[in-house]
Amino acid sequence: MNQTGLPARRTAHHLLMQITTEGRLMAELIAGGALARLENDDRARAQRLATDALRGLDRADRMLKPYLKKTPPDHVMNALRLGVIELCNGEAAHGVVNAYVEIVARNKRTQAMKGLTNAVLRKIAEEGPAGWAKRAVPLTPGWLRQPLVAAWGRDAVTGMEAAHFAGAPLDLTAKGDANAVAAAVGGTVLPTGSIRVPNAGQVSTLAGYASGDWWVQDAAAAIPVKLLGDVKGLRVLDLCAAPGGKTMQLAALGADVTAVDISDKRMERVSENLTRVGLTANCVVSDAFAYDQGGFDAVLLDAPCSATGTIRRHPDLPYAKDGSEFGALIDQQETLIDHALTLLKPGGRLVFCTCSLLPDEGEVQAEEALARHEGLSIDADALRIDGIDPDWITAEGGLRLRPDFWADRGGMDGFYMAVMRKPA
Ligand SMILES: C[S@@+](CC[C@H](N)C(=O)[O-])C[C@H]1O[C@@H](n2cnc3c(N)ncnc32)[C@H](O)[C@@H]1O
Repeated sequence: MNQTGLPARRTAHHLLMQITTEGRLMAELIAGGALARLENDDRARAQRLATDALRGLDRADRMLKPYLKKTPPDHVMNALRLGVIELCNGEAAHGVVNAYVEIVARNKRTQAMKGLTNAVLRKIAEEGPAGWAKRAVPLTPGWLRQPLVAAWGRDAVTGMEAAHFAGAPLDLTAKGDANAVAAAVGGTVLPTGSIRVPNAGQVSTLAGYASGDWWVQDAAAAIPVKLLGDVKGLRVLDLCAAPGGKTMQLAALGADVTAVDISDKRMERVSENLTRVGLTANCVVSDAFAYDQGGFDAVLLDAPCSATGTIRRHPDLPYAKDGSEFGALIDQQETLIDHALTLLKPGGRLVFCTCSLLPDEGEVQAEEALARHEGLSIDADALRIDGIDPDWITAEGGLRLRPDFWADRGGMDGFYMAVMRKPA
């Protein structure tokens, strides 16, 4: 690791700039090589710094406000945010202040603000972790907070924000015996059968990774497949499959699985994941709309969506996005449901799900599908599985999961799912 910490800090600053001003997602920046020039330890440090800054961004801004007469340019503001995060994590003030003053000074357009950066960060250093701790939980940006409050109410959104700020523990799905995996990795088995591992560290060093005894999958994301019950020997189509968490679940349960995804790169991940855990599926790279081999007993449609249910793990999302792309996703979900139904045999079941907190991508899609398709029904009995709280069941017979649920256990991703049955 570089002793000055500057390479990691500059990279964290670059990530923040790209996310907050260019609307880029952290995963896409990292896939594009944003961390590539750093040593291993610095990579982890840069990513952790940027992630912490995004999780705490609203709180950092509130801490900075009294010391700023007006909001400085983004380059300076993001340096200050990172400085706040580090100082309030208890890092030594001297190194932190010097590093962010240097980042501001290196940019011609902001170099005149290095004195301001120095002065403000020294004030923040005086407040330190105690000043941080007395501020309220960071609020979600308004463009997303407003529809969430309209859908779930202010108290629920406050609970979601606490979950987003806390981040997500590591959840695993066992290929076989969940209790054995929990014992091996030092985790606990959740009421729905997933394994939760506190303070997990590096995933590939956990017991059973190399032998493929489990895969990483949030507890909420593991539920849609469980709603299909016993799938042994059934022909099941996983229509938007990559990276393959649900494909692996289905294959582990003995289904004859066809996994379809539009992205060849992402489908490679499905194949790699299947190989690691010693399972098989028929992997097809195709646009779901072009896939027309029907007659399936069940189709799982984990449709592309806003991914607003995954903010605990992707705190960049509310800052990279502004909701303007969501209308197209909602339209696509509707047409994907219609197409998925054509691929089912009579009486077959469609599990529709999205990792979204927005009813337009969940409850409303299910209600509208029922209105569009005569004879289509929702099988609410399918929700009677271990660990499902009856309060999570929605009026139309779907399941609404939220990050503020299981607060005492460490939360869960936001998800919607419903089992629809095609008429026989
Ligand atoms: C929410 S992710 C699926 C996650 C996956 N089911 C799992 O559990 O690991 C949505 C996937 O849909 C794929 N996708 C997007 N548009 C598609 C389309 N028109 N046809 C097929 N796949 C599509 C994306 O490449 C992405 O991998």
